[in-house]
Amino acid sequence: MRPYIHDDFMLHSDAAVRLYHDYAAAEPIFDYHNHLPHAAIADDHVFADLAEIWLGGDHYKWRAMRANGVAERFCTGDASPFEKFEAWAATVPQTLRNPLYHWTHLELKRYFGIDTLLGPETAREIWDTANTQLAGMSVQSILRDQKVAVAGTTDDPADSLATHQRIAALNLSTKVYPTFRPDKAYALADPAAFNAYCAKLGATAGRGEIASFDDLLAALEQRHADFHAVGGRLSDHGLETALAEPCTLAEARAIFLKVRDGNTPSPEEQLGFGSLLMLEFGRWDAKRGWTKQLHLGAMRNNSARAYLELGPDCGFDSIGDYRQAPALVKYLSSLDETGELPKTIVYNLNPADNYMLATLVGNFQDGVTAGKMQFGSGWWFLDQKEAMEWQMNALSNLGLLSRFVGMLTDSRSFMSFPRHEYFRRTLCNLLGSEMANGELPPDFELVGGMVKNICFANARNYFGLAVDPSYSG
Ligand SMILES: O=C[C@H](O)[C@@H](O)[C@@H](O)[C@H](O)C(=O)O
Repeated sequence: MRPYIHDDFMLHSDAAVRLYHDYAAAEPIFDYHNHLPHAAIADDHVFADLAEIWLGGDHYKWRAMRANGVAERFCTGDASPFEKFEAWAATVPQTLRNPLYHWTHLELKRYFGIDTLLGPETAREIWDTANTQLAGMSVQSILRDQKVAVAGTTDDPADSLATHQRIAALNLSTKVYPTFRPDKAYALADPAAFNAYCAKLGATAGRGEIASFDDLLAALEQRHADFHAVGGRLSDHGLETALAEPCTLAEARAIFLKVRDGNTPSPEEQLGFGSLLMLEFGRWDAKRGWTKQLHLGAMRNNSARAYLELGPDCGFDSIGDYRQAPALVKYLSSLDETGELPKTIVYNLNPADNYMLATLVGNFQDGVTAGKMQFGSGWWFLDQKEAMEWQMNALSNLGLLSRFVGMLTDSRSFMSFPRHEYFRRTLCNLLGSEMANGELPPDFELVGGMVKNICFANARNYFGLAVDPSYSG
């Protein structure tokens, strides 16, 4: 019997099969945005078992388990690794039609050659088979075997870059770069946390105390330059909406001092402070030829109880229904006006905003850099077949799919790289069906060439991140 994950999985036409196998499958992976723990790369960590590599940090799985009635102890709690795995295995058959079902079996197949469907009866057998193989795998061997040319981690400017320097010195074929994500530099709602953050940033930047807004700016810009020096070329911001409230330097200075004294600024002041910083960040990105990523629209930490018990990023976030267009236009236009708009990728969490965003970014293309403004690939809850098709359809109809820099995992797990395969199959299936019905020409060099570019070359050319010659394509 044909295994569930077979060569032509998700490819529903001969054209799709040919596109995938001849143009997509062999392309290396350019994972320009993820949340991988970089210390595990530097240390070439070997995972103790399938629970550690697969369940730790994976809030998608925890969410599904909770929805299946599994107690917290087996998600984020103190149950043993095998108990957690068993709870996950019992959940998997209940995830039919959720992307987790596809990812799970793709991952088992690609990492361990396992064709058996995961469920309560097969849990033990799969656990044993995978664990035996995991003992002989290390993080660096995984990156090599999965043909990961680039991994872009997510880093706070207050964090040290020592691990990244260690990784660079290893000269791996996978190049690992930090991404500048300064969300905490404008999180003023909790003055104590902000002041602690300033102390940490001042120490990391080697500038001593941050006693003024000007000190804060100087320390952040220095970290931006430090990130550049280790090869970083991307920034990232997780925001409900873009920040674009007017705020003068004098106002920002006064707001800083207010927080410094332990007082919480008004919501307007917080917005203004963040807006001013965002303009600065945009200018630095433009000046150094970086790409700015804006992840817009997540409504986070919605269960007060769970937030108190577990903290952020544990699976209690959802799609927000914020109004995105006005502030985003204002922000991009302010930078554009002075010629300081960097290459930008806007990721959207609410699919209702797809058409709005795909047209909005089009206003800022500059006629110089092809694909400068990107409508980013399906993010988080939209990182699944249906929503990836929505995103690619909106982009095709309102912009240039051919210039799309493609997929990223956004993951915290070293087992997530097959999500690129999942995306590629979805892309080839979409295009293949239109070749089959005659809406796209039967020209494999033309359509396949675009597929190849979206899988790798577009990202390689766009970001300006150095790639090992073995992956230069
Ligand atoms: O895919 C989902 C993610 O890993 C999600 O947890 C992140 O996108 C994260 O919240 C972030 O803010 O960058």
